[in-house]
Amino acid sequence: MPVEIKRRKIAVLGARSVGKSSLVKQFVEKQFIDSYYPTIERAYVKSIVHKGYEYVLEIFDTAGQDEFSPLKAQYAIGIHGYVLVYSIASRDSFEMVQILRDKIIDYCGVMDIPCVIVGAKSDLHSSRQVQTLELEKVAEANNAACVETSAKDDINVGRVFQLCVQEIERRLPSNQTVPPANRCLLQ
Ligand SMILES: Nc1nc2c(ncn2[C@@H]2O[C@H](COP(=O)(O)OP(=O)(O)OP(=O)(O)O)[C@@H](O)[C@H]2O)c(=O)[nH]1
Repeated sequence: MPVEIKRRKIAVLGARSVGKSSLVKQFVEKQFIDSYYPTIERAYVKSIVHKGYEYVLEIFDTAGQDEFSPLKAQYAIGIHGYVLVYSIASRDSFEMVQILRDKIIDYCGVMDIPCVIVGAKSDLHSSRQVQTLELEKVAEANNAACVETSAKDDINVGRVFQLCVQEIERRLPSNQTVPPANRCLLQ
């Protein structure tokens, strides 16, 4: 019998310059670039093994959002899981995480989404504005996984995507192998 390939679509969202592209590039291409080039939008593909199964991840790196940015349809429809990124050195970017999650929930007309909240740039110890405990509390309140990462030092980068797959899979009934991608009620 052919082995089923599990394909999962993941959107990476967050405020500007929090380190979304650096996180994805470190994960997919194993490189870190110090300079800042604002992202337009880019998709990456990478396979991982999670609990003995191979997953092909399609990862959408998105342009930085602010509270007034409308959520684009392609970041809500057809997405299985979300990586919501802030920088540990920016409280404003941490507050954007809740705003973004609420926007996704509203847009998709659901109560819950598979989601990992990521405190990026964990190497910036002396500029820290958001404590790890605050991250854990917000994650718990939103039924999400959480982790702090440094794309620069390659810390916990792979873990983000393992956690995202875990969040997607743990919402699946045991007899279902393909998760429903978020569908917008307004279509
Ligand atoms: N110290 C440190 N700097 C980082 C880290 N990750 C990213 N940066 C830097 O932060 C800046 C912004 O990083 P990006 O990855 O482009 O951020 P982004 O969230 O994709 O930005 P937008 O495209 O505007 O949304 C760049 O100068 C990166 O080098 C990190 O883990 N540690």
